Amino acid sequence: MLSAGQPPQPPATSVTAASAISSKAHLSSMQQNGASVTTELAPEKPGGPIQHIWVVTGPAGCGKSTVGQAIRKELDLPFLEGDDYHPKANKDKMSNGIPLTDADRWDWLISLRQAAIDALSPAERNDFHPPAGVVVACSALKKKYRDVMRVAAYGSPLVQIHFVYLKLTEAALMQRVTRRQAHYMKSDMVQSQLAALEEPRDEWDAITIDVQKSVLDAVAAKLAEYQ
Ligand SMILES: Nc1ncnc2c1ncn2[C@@H]1O[C@H](COP(=O)(O)OP(=O)(O)OP(=O)(O)O)[C@@H](O)[C@H]1O
Ligand SMILES: O=C(O)[C@H](O)[C@@H](O)[C@H](O)[C@H](O)CO
Repeated sequence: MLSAGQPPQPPATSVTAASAISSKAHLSSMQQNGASVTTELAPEKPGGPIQHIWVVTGPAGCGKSTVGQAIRKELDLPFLEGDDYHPKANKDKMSNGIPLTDADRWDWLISLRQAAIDALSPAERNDFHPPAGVVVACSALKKKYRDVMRVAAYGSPLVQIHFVYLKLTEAALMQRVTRRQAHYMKSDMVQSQLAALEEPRDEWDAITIDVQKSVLDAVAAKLAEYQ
């Protein structure tokens, strides 16, 4: 587990796809420069169990909702669809092929962050026990957007936030967004998404998932880097 409070860790480990996320063996056994990446929940710390905020990020079409739902199912956690927190004005802009600006995104990110914090509270669905965490599908294209989401873990040593960035080529994104039906985000928006994208670099709480490759290919390629 990339746990909060550690010194900055080396660049993210690149594993792959929903099956990697859903097969705990891959993530729990991945080692990189001494930093282990695992979906196993960190051992309980004084004061209670750790709660994890899993933010699945990336440009339109990369698979945030699909992979986010896979993690939700695997870890039996509540799931928040970031698209649901965009105001109508944002959806209207994107539907008309107009990219969002920073100003369009601040209130959206803050409302999504608050919803994630609220989801960690005890609720009837859990017999009033706090859930082990929450999964959030949120593009969080820029580092400063991820910094807005990181505030959710400030002040609480028992809350850890993790970013799962789904890396995909422009061609693959275009193909997916084009094929997708009944969604306000059309393929003419993919380029602006990539133009705004700041891939996580030196962000120790971020994992990069190369969803283009198969699990074994990507894991083999990553391990080959350390031969
Ligand atoms: N691993 C995959 N292989 C092939 N197609 C996929 C994969 N993951 C998702 N898709 C398809 O790609 C399209 C986009 O997926 P999804 O809606 O999960 O992406 P998203 O990042 O949430 O998009 P947006 O940000 O625009 O809502 C969907 O039609 C989905 O079925
Ligand atoms: O920040 C943004 O530009 C938006 O959040 C997009 O990245 C989303 O993909 C869009 O909401 C469609 O899902």
